[in-house]
Amino acid sequence: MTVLAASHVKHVRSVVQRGMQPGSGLAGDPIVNSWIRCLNEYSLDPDNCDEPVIIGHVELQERQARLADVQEVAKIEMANLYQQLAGSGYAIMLMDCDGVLLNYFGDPSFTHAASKTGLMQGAVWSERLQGTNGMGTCLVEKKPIIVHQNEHYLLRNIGISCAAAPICNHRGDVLAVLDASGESRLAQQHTLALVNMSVQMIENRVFLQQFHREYIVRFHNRPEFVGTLSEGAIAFDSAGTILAATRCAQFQLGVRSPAEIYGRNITELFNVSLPGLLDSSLKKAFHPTPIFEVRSGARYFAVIYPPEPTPGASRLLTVKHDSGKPASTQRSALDELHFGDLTMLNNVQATKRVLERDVAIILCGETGTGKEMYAKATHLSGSRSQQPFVAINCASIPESLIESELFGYKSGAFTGASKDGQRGKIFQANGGTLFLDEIGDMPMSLQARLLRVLEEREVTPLGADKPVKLDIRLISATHCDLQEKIAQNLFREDLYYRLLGLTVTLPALRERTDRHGLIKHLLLKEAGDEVVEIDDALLAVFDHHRWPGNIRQMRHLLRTMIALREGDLLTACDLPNGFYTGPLPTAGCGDCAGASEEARNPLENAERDALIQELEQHNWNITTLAKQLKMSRNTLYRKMRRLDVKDLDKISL
Ligand SMILES: Nc1ncnc2c1ncn2[C@@H]1O[C@H](COP(=O)(O)OP(=O)(O)OP(=O)(O)O)[C@@H](O)[C@H]1O
Repeated sequence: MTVLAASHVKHVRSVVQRGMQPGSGLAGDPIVNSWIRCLNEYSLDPDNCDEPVIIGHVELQERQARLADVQEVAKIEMANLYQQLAGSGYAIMLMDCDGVLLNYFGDPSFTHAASKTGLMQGAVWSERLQGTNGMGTCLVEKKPIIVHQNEHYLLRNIGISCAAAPICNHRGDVLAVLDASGESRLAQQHTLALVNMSVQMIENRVFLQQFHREYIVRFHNRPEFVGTLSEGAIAFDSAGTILAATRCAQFQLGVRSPAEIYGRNITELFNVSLPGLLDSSLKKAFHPTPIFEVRSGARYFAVIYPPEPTPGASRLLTVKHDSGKPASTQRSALDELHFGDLTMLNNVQATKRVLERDVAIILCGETGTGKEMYAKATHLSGSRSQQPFVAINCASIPESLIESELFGYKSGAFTGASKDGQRGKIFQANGGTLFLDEIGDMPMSLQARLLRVLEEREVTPLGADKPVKLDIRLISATHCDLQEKIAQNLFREDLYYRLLGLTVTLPALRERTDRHGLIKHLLLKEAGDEVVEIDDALLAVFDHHRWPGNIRQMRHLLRTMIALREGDLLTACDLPNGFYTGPLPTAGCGDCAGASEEARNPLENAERDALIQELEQHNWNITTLAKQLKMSRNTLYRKMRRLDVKDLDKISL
């Protein structure tokens, strides 16, 4: 036994002995309790060197399938967490409630060490087999924990530091554990804080997905926090009975155990009934409305979302509109825009509620997230679908022409004007929908005119003397922050409030949890009559891409891949050159390996030679070279991967 081994074993034994003595002050310490279990219950030797047990591929797949709901959401959060910790040598892992490691996202600098320790997919990291460790001990303790270096029970694990937190369902049962492990020499409290946030995100999303066929009330004591990570969510059946509540909901309501509220009626908890809250949510176009807790009188702000329609069911909601007609729940053009993403689902549900009302809609989102498509789908889903849909891009028309484009002119209104005159776009949209894209770029002078048109509901074409009555649904879109523009005096506040009815924020492609469904849908559309499929490994590669151009970029990429493909199953090999030059690291993805020498072009070969030369000059020290090249370590790793530079033995941090 080495000196280190002997001293670790001695230390463990003496702490266990002291910990078991009453009044030692060690009782209650989760690490000491775990060491006591390891020695006395599991009869583990601290210097046991057995490799972790690795389960077979079939069993792994079965376990992954059993936890599919959690996994689907967790994978996205793991990628987010990985990005936040990228470059600090961490691996992010998900284990099931038996301690089996289901998913692994590894920082390249840690993966090498991790595989030596046995941190890999399929490995069993239960406390019984692996002694005190982040994932295994978290499962036993059922609460977040840091197990830092020599707090590990087994000598073979003392090189790693783990931060782990349990993922629970609404009853408090542990479903899985999320863990971030690395070789950090410091116990990272902030890593545990990030892991906890990811867990909260996963729990909330799993909850919303699980209860999407019920009424969901989302609330917080500050209105701007509804829809954020810290909101509470409660699921109700149609009679208003509480079925389930998230951890945050229980925390905000000061509930110690879910049993305290499950089975009770909404009226016993809040001063509202289900139809009452539904009505005020509808009236306020799904902006939070105040409600009060019956017991304490505490004020919260809440929004209620009705059940998602069951596929195939022609009519599910019985909510009445003011008009007295039941809300249509038939599949509409809006429903075609999402494939299960909750943000999109909420967007669509909210939009459907205002379809037949005079509520303006503002669409926000990055370029290519589908704002125009959403506007068209909104138009097609309502009773104006047979009327014109007129789109105008306020950023692409020269300022001098916007006025005539929008408002039109009479014959001979100005020099060069057509002698027949022109009906402006606003007038062309009469009876239908006017879509004002990039509204933030509309010149100030025209904003005043537009405001007047919207207020007065009539338009006077340039040079005409009589105004024309208007009936339009207005949808505007912007990728910029209109509030900021108002602060800079570039956008009129009064116009903003006139445009502001329902704000729909379209998620970026990288944030969408229904990416796979959307990609397959785009593939179907792009492939036309041909049958082209996509393999799972390629979908996984796409999951780790940043998609700065969003759906537009994805659509174009698929179009190119379909054209260049060798067979009818698209794989990572069909990706065009340069795909990996995007800014997101491709965590733990075996398919992302750099191109072979034959596949590289001369420019890439030259870049590779130059990079190797630089690495040699910096003794393969990634940190110093990244600093020298003024890029992040991740960018450097990505570049190395892309150019197939991988001399792992030489690399130092
Ligand atoms: N749900 C969807 N299904 C299929 N294709 C979509 C979907 N959403 C968007 N697209 C496609 O993505 C591309 C970009 O969409 P769109 O022009 O609506 O985005 P945008 O947000 O208005 O972009 P920009 O801000 O650059 O004007 C279009 O080719 C559109 O057909």
